[in-house]
Amino acid sequence: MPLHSLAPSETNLIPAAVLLALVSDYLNVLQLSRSHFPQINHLYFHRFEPKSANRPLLALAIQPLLLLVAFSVPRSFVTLLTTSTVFIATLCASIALYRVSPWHPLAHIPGPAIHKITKLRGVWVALGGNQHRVIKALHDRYGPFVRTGPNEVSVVHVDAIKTVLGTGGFPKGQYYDVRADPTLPTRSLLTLQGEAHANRRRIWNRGMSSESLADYETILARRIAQLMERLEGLSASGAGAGAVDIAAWFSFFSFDFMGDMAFGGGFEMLRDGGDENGLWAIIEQGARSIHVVSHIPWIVATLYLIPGATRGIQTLRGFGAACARKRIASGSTVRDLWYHLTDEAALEKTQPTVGEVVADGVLSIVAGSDTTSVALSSFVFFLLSNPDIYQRVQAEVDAVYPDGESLLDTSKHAELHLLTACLNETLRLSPPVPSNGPRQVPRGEGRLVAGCFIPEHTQIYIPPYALHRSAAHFFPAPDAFDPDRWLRAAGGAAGGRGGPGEVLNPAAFIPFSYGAHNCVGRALAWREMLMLASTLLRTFEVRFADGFAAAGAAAGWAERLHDVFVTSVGAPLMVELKRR
Ligand code: HEM
Repeated sequence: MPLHSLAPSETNLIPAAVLLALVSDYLNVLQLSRSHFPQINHLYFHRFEPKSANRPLLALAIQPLLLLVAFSVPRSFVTLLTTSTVFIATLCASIALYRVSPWHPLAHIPGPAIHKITKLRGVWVALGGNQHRVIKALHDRYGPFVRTGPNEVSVVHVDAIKTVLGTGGFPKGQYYDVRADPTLPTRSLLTLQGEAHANRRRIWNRGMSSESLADYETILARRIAQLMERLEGLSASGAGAGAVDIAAWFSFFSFDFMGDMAFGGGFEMLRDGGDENGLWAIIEQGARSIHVVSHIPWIVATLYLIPGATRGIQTLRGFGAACARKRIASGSTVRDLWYHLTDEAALEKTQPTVGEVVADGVLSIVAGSDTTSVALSSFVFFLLSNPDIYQRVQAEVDAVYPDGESLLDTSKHAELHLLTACLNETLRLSPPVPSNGPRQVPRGEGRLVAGCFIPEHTQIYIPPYALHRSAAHFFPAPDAFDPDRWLRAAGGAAGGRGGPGEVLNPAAFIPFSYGAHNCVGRALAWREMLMLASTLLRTFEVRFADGFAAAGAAAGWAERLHDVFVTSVGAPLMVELKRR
């Protein structure tokens, strides 16, 4: 009956009728839930874990309707909505109860209930850029093994490093699959496994050999000289106002340098004093979105169906392809990283494809730029926060490079003991890849890790930030910047111990990771950091900018370092420079 044909007194009955209908629908639906369909779904998806959410979402959408038909419940919008709600609520409850139950294979590992129940908590933490700090706090509370997700464990134990990351350890899993473009047949070195990884790594190793590093020194020296020139222009002794965001300038330097290495130049951030190509924004947006979705890899295929949802990732890949096309058109004039990645010397049986070189070229920018620049920024931050150490390290650089002329002579790097210790201490307290990616225990291969059984299919993290600050491996004062601990350990008793009770366990120091997938650019990074840091200290007096230190921003700067897989600097690091 149409509503307008009811008498006014009759309309009062409508709410009651709706309520009655709802109650009776609810009772009908409750009967449906006794069909155990939600639990069957749980069992099915538990056994045959889907790689994409597309099919399960479709199945979840259709099943309530099928149930209504199967149980001959009158079909209406209300019955469908109620059935769907009860269905999904029962399914979620079933999953949640199982995950916190003693029957879950990870029940023996402690952790907060919310982390055990859902990975969405991890997504929330990743969105805030605080994964490294949250994981460390969890380890402080629960010990060396923490369940950080329904099927995820974080381990802060030195014995786990070899088992998980070393030879015969666990492979990279679904977390890394997100970092490969599903629309392309090629992958970058970072996401390759087994033989394919070993083959590509051989090419990269050639590009990072001592001979190749010597070839790159001219490019490196030119960019460092350009940075010093630009900083001088901005310094109090130059024409500038005095205060400089040194973190931004390190970033311009590292992008320009890696751009030279991988694509024969073209970024020119140092020249422009900014990011004219919007490269930062592209990398930042791409890196953030990849970082967040890699916690819920099953959502990726669905995101690719939503227009605009993967724009960050796609822009980053498009940018890499454009750089590569430019580079192919201009050809090689120097033996840079591109020269090796394309195997121009034709040393390989099979030449890498253009797609592979593009993927690795983009990887070199992402892996080699922010990592080094954030390490240098943290180094300056720690040094300026510890003036006595600054004085000592400056004296060391002055002694090693007395004339200030031979600053780019890398053969003297071995004499920079305190500077090396300061950089080690920086990488310990502020590792540029603070959580690293997890490895995945293969099906049927559950194993003991540092004495604790880790079942098949678990994602297992060994987070450098938490490991490096663990008192079991770095003691005393694991959170304090104390570069001398490295010097004491080097000169101390065997076993890496300095003074009595002091612990420095080099095996627990993994800023460049460990094993076959460790950082291939490690030697290059060290060369960059030592060359740039010594040139900076020899050329300028550096101190926190007045306003910056007074406003307390200096103290909070380290808190604004965000974990986006590689650290992202969230606030300017304002310093004043004076030519010495
Ligand atoms: C202080 C600077 C750096 C740090 C702390 C660092 C750290 C790391 C870490 C922790 C990994 C392992 C990531 C994983 O397991 O998922 C890695 C891998 C990698 N890094 Fe670095 N990195 C630095 C500089 C560089 C530079 C300058 C390059 C030059 C291109 C580079 C290229 C790479 C590549 C290509 C990989 C992948 C290696 C593989 O999967 O076989 N890194 N890096």
